[in-house]
Amino acid sequence: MIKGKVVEITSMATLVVTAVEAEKEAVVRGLPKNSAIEVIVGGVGIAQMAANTAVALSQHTYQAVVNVGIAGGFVEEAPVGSFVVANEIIAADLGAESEKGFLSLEELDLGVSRLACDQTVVERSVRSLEKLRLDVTEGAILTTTTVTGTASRAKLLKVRFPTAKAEAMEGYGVLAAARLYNVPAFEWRSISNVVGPRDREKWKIKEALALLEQAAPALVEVFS
Ligand SMILES: O=C(O)c1cccc(C(=O)CC[C@H]2O[C@@H](n3cnc4c(=O)[nH]cnc43)[C@H](O)[C@@H]2O)c1
Repeated sequence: MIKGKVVEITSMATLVVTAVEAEKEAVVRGLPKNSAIEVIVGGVGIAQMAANTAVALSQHTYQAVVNVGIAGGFVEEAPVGSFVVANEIIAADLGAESEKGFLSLEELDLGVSRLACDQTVVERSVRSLEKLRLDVTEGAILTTTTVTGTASRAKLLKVRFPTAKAEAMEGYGVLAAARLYNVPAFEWRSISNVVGPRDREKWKIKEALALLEQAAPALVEVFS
């Protein structure tokens, strides 16, 4: 629950939302029985994730919502096989192109495209995940509408968002829904691939799903 600017973790349930069934199954496999963690599938991409998270938040009171899944890691920031906890969730391509480059919603005075996550909870998350022997880092996680597939796009995103550690497709959707219900939002990602030239053969999805299972007990420690 958010009390002023402080996030207070209570015994209320926590909602975990994944993009696909395989991610949900990995998290559920790693959770102890009877935990206060509810896991649902929200769909791939911002729109489906926002809609389905909002429906879930409208039906039950949760103390927090966590988007959990696989992601791409930026070179020299988050290697394949590591884990990232978002300290900021950023809608990286929600805005306008111009001769001067990309203009964010803030620069267009059209709304909020990025928000910091509660730092106390972020730090507790990192510590808890480290105890589970995960190679964890914290940083910004970008939400994009398209999976980056070239070195030039990866470089452009890294220059535009220098604190970015990873790229995925749903975090901002969870954030948008959570803001409607005044619920703190978080994003935890295991790194399945490098953000850059598309090379499907190099994606380590099975290994990244196994990391989600390994990380799941930390959800109980941090959010219970
Ligand atoms: O391009 C392909 O052949 C391909 C094969 C398997 C999966 C995909 C995806 O587009 C997965 C998108 C899905 O996974 C998350 N994700 C994982 N890595 C990234 C990334 O580098 N950039 C963005 N999203 C990523 C994402 O959150 C989706 O849920 C493609």
